[in-house]
Amino acid sequence: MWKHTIRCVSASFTHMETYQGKLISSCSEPNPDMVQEGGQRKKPNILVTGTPGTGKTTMCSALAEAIHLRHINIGELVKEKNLHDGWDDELDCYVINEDLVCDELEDTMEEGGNIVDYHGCDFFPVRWFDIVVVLQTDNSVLYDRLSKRGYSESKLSNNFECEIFQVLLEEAKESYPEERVLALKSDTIEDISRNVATLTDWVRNWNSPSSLNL
Ligand SMILES: Nc1ncnc2c1ncn2[C@@H]1O[C@H](COP(=O)(O)OP(=O)(O)OP(=O)(O)O)[C@@H](O)[C@H]1O
Repeated sequence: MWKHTIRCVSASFTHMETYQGKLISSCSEPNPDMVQEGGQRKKPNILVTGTPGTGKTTMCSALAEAIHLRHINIGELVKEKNLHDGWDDELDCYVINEDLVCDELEDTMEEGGNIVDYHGCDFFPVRWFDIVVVLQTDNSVLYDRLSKRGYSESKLSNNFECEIFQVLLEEAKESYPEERVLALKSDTIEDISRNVATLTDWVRNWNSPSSLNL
C-alpha cells in the first residue's frame, strides 16, 4: 500500500514552486562537452530518493547550484510533459507512467551531470545512476513537515509509515548495488549543508578509485 501510494505525483506542490526555476526540460540538447569519447559519461548521475517531505527538492536544489549539475524533479516533469495515466481520486495524485518517464529521460541521462529527485527508485534503469542517495528524517520531524501540507489523514499516515518502515531505503538496496546506496539524515538545515558538502566532494572525486568510499 505504501509503495503504491508513493508511486504518485503529489497534489500539494505549493512547497515546490520556489524551486521551479531550477527545473530542467528534458528536451535540452546534449552538450558534447559532457560526454567522453566512446560514450562514457564525463559527469555522474545522482538519484536522490526518500519519503515525501524528507527534503529531496531542498537538498537537490542546493546541490545543483553548488556543483552545477541539472536538477530533474520527476514530479514536476511528469506534470509538465503529461507523463502520467491520469488522476487518482482515491490517492489524490497523478499516476506516473514509468515507461514514458524513462523514455523522456534516456538521452539526458546518457549525457550525465543530472541530479534526479523522486520518491521512488525501482523503475529507473540501474545503469543511469552512479550513486543513489536516500534521505531519511526523524519521525516526529517528518510528521510536522507533512502535517503542514494539508494532506488527508490517509495520505499523511501512508507517507509517515513509508518512512517508519524505511521503504525507500529497502527499495534502493534491492534495486541498485548496495555499495552505490547512501543513506543520509535530513532533519535540520545543518544536515542539508553537510549533505551538500559530502555530495559535492563525491562529485569532485568521481571517477577516482575511492569515489564510493564515503
Ligand atoms: N533538512 C531539513 N531541515 C529543515 N527543513 C527541511 C529540511 N529538508 C526539507 N525541509 C523542509 O521540509 C519541507 C519539505 O521539503 P522538500 O519539499 O524539499 O521535501 P521533498 O522530499 O522534496 O518532498 P516531496 O517528495 O513531496 O517533493 C520544506 O518546507 C523544506 O523547507
